[in-house]
Amino acid sequence: MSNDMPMLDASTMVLVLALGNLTLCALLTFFNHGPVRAPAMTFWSLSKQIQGGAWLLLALGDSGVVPAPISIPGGYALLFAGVAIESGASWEAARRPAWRTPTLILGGVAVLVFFLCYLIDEEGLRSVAASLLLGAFYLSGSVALGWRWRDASLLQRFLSLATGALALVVAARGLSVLLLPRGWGWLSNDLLSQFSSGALYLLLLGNAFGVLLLTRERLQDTLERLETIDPLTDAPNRRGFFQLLAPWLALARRPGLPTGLIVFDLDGFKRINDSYGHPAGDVVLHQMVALCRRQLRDSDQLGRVVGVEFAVLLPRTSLDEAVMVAERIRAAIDTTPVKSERAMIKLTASFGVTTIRPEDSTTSLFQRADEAMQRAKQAGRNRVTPASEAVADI
Ligand SMILES: Nc1nc2c(ncn2[C@@H]2O[C@H](COP(=O)(O)OP(=O)(O)OP(=O)(O)O)[C@@H](O)[C@H]2O)c(=O)[nH]1
Repeated sequence: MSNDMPMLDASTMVLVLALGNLTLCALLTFFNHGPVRAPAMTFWSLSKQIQGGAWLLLALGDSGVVPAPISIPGGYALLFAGVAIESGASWEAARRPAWRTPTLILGGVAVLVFFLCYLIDEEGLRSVAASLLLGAFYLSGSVALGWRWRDASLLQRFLSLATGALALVVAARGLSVLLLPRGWGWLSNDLLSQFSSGALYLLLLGNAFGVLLLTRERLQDTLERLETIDPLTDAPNRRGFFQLLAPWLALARRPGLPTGLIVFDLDGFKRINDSYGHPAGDVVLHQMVALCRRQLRDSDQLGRVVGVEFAVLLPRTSLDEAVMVAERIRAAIDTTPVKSERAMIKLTASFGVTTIRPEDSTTSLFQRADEAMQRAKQAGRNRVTPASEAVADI
């Protein structure tokens, strides 16, 4: 390996890669055992452990501690396995876990191809195969990082492009040895070989910081989402719903079409939890929200206000129309039992309906709708009551 890179000390480079990967894998192992765990992280940590071991074996081979016939095939086999697992972890992080298995199979194929090249030509062909295979796996990781380009953050896009460019530098070395054995002008193969080592080092650094920062970025997104979205039903929570409501409260002070508000509470939900268990109750809530959404227009907003109480915001809707919508939701809940693991569960809900008035605050608006809803409960449940009006017969 040392005669591959005469201008830069190759042994030092291999040692740096070994130490870098081992330090990183130690950090990842401790990070992974902390309270915050990200999917794909375990896989990624394993890949770094294997790569650390691979570079260590190559470094020991370089310094003569381990004989070359063991260190080179062993080191590279581990390296391909590690990089293939890393690429698989990137596909998992890109929410394409199905692509992980083919990546791992390709890792096995890469090891076989490398062994074949090593048996044919211990130096030249082996270097070509190593560069091309490593470049291909890093390129696959780069594609995974940029997979949802439109939704990707700036950091993710940068990482994808940087990984892709560095992967091409690693692969270019193999291509150049194969196609231009004497180099291309001033770009000798020795120089390209050093660029390739530098690229591998930058890939190590870029991946290390990149993955940790990406994990942090994703956790931050999740936390921000949890502030306004209820994870069980995927509907806006109280805070999220009040945020959606704010502009309509402001608009109600100007003349124009009214905005309707429905508040409803599931009847006797405690009994459902007690009879079928809390997890079944969760399933019911999830499916009930999906059922209600099917009764609404795209411009309507359904939110989970608290516990099993929900609200629907109906832009440009009069009280009579809002009562009709509430009645539609009530009938849908009443006539559609929800399927849980153990049983078909029948549900009903009680509704209070109102429209936003110019003087309303969130508190006064919800107080009025809640009072109407309580009247529906007191009148026997499973019914719709408009605010300040008698109980609507059903
Ligand atoms: N499974 C499940 N249950 C919940 C969740 N949130 C609230 N609940 C339960 O829903 C029940 C709501 O009870 P209440 O609204 O007080 O009363 P109820 O039994 O629904 O009866 P009425 O409202 O008087 O018709 C409580 O037992 C809560 O524990 C949840 O996210 N999942």
